[in-house]
Amino acid sequence: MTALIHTRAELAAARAAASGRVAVVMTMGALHEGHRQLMRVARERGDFVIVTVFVNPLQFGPNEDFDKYPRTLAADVEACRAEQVDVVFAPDRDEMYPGGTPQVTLNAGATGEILEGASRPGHFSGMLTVVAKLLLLTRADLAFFGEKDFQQLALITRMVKDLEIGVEIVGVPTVREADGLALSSRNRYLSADQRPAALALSHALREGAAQTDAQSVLEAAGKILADEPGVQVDYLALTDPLLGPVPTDGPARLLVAAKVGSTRLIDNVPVLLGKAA
Ligand SMILES: Nc1ncnc2c1ncn2[C@@H]1O[C@H](COP(=O)(O)OP(=O)(O)OP(=O)(O)O)[C@@H](O)[C@H]1O
Ligand SMILES: CC(C)(CO)[C@@H](O)C(=O)[O-]
Ligand code: BAL
Repeated sequence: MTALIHTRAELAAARAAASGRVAVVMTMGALHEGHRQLMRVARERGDFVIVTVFVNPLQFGPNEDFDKYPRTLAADVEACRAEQVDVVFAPDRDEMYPGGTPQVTLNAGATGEILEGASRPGHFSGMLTVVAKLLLLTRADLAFFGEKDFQQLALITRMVKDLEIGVEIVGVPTVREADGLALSSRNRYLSADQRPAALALSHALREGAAQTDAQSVLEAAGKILADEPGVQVDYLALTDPLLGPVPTDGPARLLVAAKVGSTRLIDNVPVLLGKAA
């Protein structure tokens, strides 16, 4: 039985009645197979699974898609039911932020200023603030996040370490369409004729990851993106697995963000460099 609840009082009651390890999957709704994979892993690892659905205004910039972000709660609850989720917590803005925009928020630090943070000022502060609130409200033992949002996962992992929040953060590999496109709620903004251009992101990452030195990785990926006129690249970056400077040898991460029409998409893959490859 999946219960749909909207208030923190209902959440507190559900949490008090839960036994065993509590697992949470945080989402902004418009659920797809990527979210469902997080729920499956949560179901395997946890005894009581909570999915949160909340489009967090704090993490959207003034010219971003907060108003048009897809809201599909009835279908989301059905997806959660199919994955045997125990509770769907879907608060409204006042329930999440009683008293309006919070005065005290979290600072994501230097890693929050680069890549996504450079293009979306304030995004990671808003994201960490709501994730911290949801961790406190759910008192989860385990929390599951997708590698698709790699910088987000890195920052949440760091927040939990730095603030000594007692929760295990579990990263889940990116779920893709058969043709390679990373699943994303924002894919539904793409028109049929924009979709082939969107495929250039995963194609570029695949070609880049097949190389073993940093320069070749960036050149191979960059060429595919440059050859696709429907894509405006925001960044293409090679980093170490914690988003620090790229190593010459060993594990690295290749990340891309680009606009296809007015839709902004992100993706990333692991890369193995140098002698380790
Ligand atoms: N393709 C995917 N594979 C694995 N996890 C995913 C995938 N897409 C999203 N997630 C994860 O689901 C969680 C909720 O993400 P969110 O609701 O923002 O979905 P989204 O598809 O990333 O949306 P958006 O298109 O707005 O970026 C996050 O932890 C995110 O990393
Ligand atoms: C983690 C999250 C639910 C916080 O609003 C959001 O950033 C997302 O959907 O990835
Ligand atoms: N999917 C990460 C949350 C965001 O884009 O706002």
